[in-house]
Amino acid sequence: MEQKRAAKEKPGIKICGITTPEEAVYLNEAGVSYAGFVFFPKSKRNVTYEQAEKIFSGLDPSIKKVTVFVSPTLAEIQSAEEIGADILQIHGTLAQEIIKKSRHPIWRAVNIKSGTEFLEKEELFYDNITGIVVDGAQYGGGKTFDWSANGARLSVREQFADKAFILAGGLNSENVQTGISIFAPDIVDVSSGVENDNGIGKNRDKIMEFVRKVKEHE
Ligand SMILES: O=C(O)c1ccccc1NCC(=O)[C@H](O)[C@H](O)COP(=O)(O)O
Repeated sequence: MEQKRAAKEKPGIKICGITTPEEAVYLNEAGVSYAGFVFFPKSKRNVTYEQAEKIFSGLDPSIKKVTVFVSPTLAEIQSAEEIGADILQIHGTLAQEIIKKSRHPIWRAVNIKSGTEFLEKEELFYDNITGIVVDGAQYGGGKTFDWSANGARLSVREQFADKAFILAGGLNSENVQTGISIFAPDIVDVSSGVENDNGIGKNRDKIMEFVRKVKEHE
C-alpha cells in the first residue's frame, strides 16, 4: 500500500484546507505529499467543486488530492471523483453505498472525543478503506486529542496493519516531532497549525517550518 511507510522513512505530509491557487504553489515548493480540500459549507475552509478543480490544476502532479467530507452522499463523492480527487477523506457517517460504489481509496476519519471511538469502527476493516485519520474532537479544530490517554490505545493500530495511519488534530511545528515519536504515523496532517495568525489562509513560512520539522525528526 503506497501510503504505508517503512520504519526508517519520514512520514508523508498532508496540508489540509487549501482554498487558493497561491496556497497550491506553497505546497509545490514545500514538497508535501497530500493536499486536503474541505467540502463542508460550515467550514471557513470550504471550497466549491469549481474552485477545487482550478486549484488542482496548479498542484504538482506528485501531490495527491484528498477531498474531505462530513457524512457525504454518494452524489457528492462522485462529484469529487469527477473533478480529479485521488483520495476521499470521510468524517461523520460513512454510508455503505459509498464503500460499495466508490472507485477511490477512502481515508476514514475518527474524531476522538472520549478516547473510545477509535475501537468502535467495524467499517475500518473494508479493503477500500486504505487509511485511518485519527483526529481531534472538532473538524479542523486545531486541538490535539489526549495523546497521553490514547498513546497505548492507538498502538492497537497494528490490527489495521494494511492501512495508513494518519495523525491529525492540532499539529504544528512545535509539537509535530513529539507526535511522530509517540505514534510513528505514516502521514501527519495539519491545517490550523500552518494558517496565518488571523486564521484565514495558509502561511508559507509556517508550512516550510512544519515540513522542516517533519523531515528533521530522528
Ligand atoms: O478543516 C476543516 O474545516 C474540516 C471541516 C470538516 C471536516 C474536516 C475538516 N478538517 C479535516 C482534516 O483534514 C484534519 O482534521 C485537519 O487537517 C486537522 O485539523 P487541525 O486540527 O486544524 O490541524
